[in-house]
Amino acid sequence: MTAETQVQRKHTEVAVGVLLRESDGALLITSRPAGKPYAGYWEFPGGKLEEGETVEQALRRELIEELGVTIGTAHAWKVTEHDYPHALVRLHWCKVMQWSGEFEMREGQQMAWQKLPLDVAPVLPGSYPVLQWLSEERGLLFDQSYYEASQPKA
Ligand SMILES: Nc1nc2c([nH]c(=O)n2[C@H]2C[C@H](O)[C@@H](COP(=O)(O)OP(=O)(O)OP(=O)(O)O)O2)c(=O)[nH]1
Repeated sequence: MTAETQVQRKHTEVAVGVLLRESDGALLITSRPAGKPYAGYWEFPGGKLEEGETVEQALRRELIEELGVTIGTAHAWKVTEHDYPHALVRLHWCKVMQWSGEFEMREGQQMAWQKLPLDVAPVLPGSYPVLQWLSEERGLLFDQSYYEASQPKA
């Protein structure tokens, strides 16, 4: 990439939800639908902010669109960045403890309620920091090489 394109590179703002199941603390993970960059990778549900939206509004809209559920409060938690070949993303992570409606995979994706470490793979690399923080909160060791080992070889 030239210095000029580097300067022009804008962040893509993304709202991401960590849905926590009250009964056992499991996390909701979904697979990326066909046709998107990193199709088939596992991620936390969410998507890009649209013009004029707050993070919470974007997350609520995305979860209705993708999963058919309406979230309660989105608790702002962390902000991370990740530089992918397709985009420089700024990820606004929120914890969500309440939602209503039945889960419905509206984009043909898959969902899984997971404990840590996750047993689905591969996982989007931009999500590793959050897996680390969630592990630390639970007093669990985080081993990034466990997740990197299941990344497809370049
Ligand atoms: N949803 C989500 N996106 C993530 C995570 N980790 C991570 O690096 N990302 C990145 C991947 C994408 O570059 C970006 C999300 O964009 P997206 O293409 O999924 O968003 P979208 O649903 O609004 O997509 P679109 O079809 O409207 O273009 O954030 C994650 O855990 N969840």
